[in-house]
Amino acid sequence: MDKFVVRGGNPLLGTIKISGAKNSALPCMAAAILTEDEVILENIPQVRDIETERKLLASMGAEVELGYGRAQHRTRIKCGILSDPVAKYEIVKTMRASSLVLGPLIARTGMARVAMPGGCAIGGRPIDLHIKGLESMGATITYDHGYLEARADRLKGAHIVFDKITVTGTEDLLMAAVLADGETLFENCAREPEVTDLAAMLVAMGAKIEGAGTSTIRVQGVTSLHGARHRINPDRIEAGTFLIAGAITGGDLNVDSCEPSHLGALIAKLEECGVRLDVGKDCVRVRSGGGDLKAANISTEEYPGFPTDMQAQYMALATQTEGTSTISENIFENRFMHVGELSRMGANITVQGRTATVRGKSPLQSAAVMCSDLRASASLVLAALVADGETILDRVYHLDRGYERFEEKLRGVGAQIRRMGDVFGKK
Ligand SMILES: CC(=O)N[C@H]1[C@@H](OP(=O)(O)OP(=O)(O)OC[C@H]2O[C@@H](n3ccc(=O)[nH]c3=O)[C@H](O)[C@@H]2O)O[C@H](CO)[C@@H](O)[C@@H]1O
Ligand SMILES: C=C(OP(=O)(O)O)C(=O)O
Repeated sequence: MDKFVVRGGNPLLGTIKISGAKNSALPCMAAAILTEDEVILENIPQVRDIETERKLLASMGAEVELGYGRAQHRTRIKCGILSDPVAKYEIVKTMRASSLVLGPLIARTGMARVAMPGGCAIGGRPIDLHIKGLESMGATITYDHGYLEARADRLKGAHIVFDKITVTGTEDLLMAAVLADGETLFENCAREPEVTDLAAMLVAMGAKIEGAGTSTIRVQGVTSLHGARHRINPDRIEAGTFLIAGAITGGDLNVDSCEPSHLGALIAKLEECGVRLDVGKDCVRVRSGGGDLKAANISTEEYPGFPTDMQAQYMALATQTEGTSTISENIFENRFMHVGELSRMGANITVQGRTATVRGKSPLQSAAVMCSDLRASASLVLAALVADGETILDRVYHLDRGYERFEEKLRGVGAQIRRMGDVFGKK
């Protein structure tokens, strides 16, 4: 099991290039199921979840070539014959986003057998809204030994009002609706840029979709889709993580090849803290404001609100601002796993219910810490960048799920961070 060794104290200086968004790439790869033609995706990040998605599609009979045509970030997918439309537990258990194959599989093959995802470190992750939506579109759902089986000769258009805003739920049902018979009207949809990215790809494949990026989406079903070439959006969470890395270390960092318009809530909050930001067309430069940063409260919300996927990283910054910040987590029930580890490094944080109170500014000390999930891992690296001494982070496989060459990118701008195999020799 790999670890990171991080020595704190260096301001980050230079330019970091942002990769494609994992959370756009995953639904877009699943969308390839909807056609027997070839789909080419550009800007696919080289992260563990993408390899898992490759395995998932390949296990169903698809051809998936990552790094197609010697372009590292290009992927070719051809779902000619899907001989085995089953998402097996061994694969689903390692990646929650596996449930994204449910909608496209039923739409394309009339049946899907998908292992039920379990709970995970950040709290329960039910898929009841995916199921309810598919049932309204005429699918019959049964359960069999931990698997969900869905069948429908052809899905029918429906009027679906999401009880709660769900990102992958919106994406999954959108993929089901594009091949359904007639019109589907979705209300209370997720407005995340990843939904818009998926919709753009589906439209390039011949789907008829209006309203993606708003809370109401209207789809006119078509009988078939064709192949397409699509470029994945830059990863707004990776960009946000590096903006905080620049701010927390008091550096001068240019976060390049990103989409600043997707970072509105974070940019506003960093400016409230006193971080200096120069926002360009596809880059954001972050500089220390000269003087202490000040505390600002956040409350996670659906897009365009402050993203839950940036909450842990923001908490690392809050330990280094003057004053008290409150951080409320409203999306997931248990997304404060990083608090214990940040506290072990000297942070002053108390949690009551869904709100953490962070009292800054605390000098952080190096320690041996454990990563519990993807963004918690990033938060601990950020804290380690300003800690006194050498921090050892265990279980960085969580981070590898969603950040491409994280330590290399940080090293390129002056961080002292290296990856180490298991100290007992097991990789
Ligand atoms: C692969 C991917 O894109 N993952 C992102 C996606 O996860 P994901 O799509 O799983 O998150 P959702 O938007 O679905 O979850 C939002 C809330 O709705 C609840 N819910 C969801 C579905 C459902 O059927 N029933 C239900 O109750 C969840 O428990 C949670 O409390 O959006 C999250 C919220 O922005 C991000 O943190 C994840 O990084
Ligand atoms: C929680 C995340 O991903 P997933 O939904 O795949 O667990 C994330 O990207 O922060």
